[in-house]
Amino acid sequence: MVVHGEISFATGNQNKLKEVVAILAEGHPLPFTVKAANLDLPELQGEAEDIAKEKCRIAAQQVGGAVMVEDTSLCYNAFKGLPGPYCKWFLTKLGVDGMYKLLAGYEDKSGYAQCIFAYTPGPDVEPQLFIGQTQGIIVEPRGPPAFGWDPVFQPDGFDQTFAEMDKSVKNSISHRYRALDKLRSYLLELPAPSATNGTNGTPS
Ligand SMILES: O=c1[nH]c(=O)c2ncn([C@@H]3O[C@H](COP(=O)(O)OP(=O)(O)OP(=O)(O)O)[C@@H](O)[C@H]3O)c2[nH]1
Ligand SMILES: [Mg+2]
Repeated sequence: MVVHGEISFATGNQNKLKEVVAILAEGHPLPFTVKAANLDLPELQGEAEDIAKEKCRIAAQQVGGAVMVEDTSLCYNAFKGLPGPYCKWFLTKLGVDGMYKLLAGYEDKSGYAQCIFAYTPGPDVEPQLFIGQTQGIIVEPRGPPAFGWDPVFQPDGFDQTFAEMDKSVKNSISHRYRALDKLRSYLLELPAPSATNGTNGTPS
């Protein structure tokens, strides 16, 4: 595999970083070395795609180079996709139990977890988006409360929540895995850097 250089993964969320590192280590490497950039990125409002793009532009300006960011949504079908990108505030204010109780008056408990990776090779280049979704249902919290709303999300085809299942299982079916896999395919198709173009790529 041709290594093109370095991408900073800008996030303030250590659990996201751990999962991305684990997914890349489990046989899904990127043709870049990935460096963590612990940035406190703004919580923007709007559609999830626009949020991810703008977050990426801001991060690229701060880092001054190639950057990837991601924005995660938890979407309830009964609420036409909300809380969506605002799940962080819902979770902070209501707790994981409240994330389930929100749906008390609704028969439809279905929803999906969505992750949008945005990548740009540098500031002033329009970010590219890579979207991954995992369908499931919202259940009463089960499993350790180690990461966000994992205890209330049970992916379709499984009888365990994200929080109960082995990390390696979550990382093989998750919204994050699916989005990262698309970003990976995109990066693998980039033209190989030449030996003299000033990048630290290795010629093939
Ligand atoms: O149970 C979970 N399983 C996951 O797989 C997952 N991924 C993200 N989250 C949570 O959903 C909100 C997204 O907000 P978010 O995308 O803005 O993240 P963030 O602000 O924590 O980090 P970042 O924006 O610096 O990258 C935050 O509360 C995250 O903790 C998850 N919870
Ligand atoms: Mg955020």
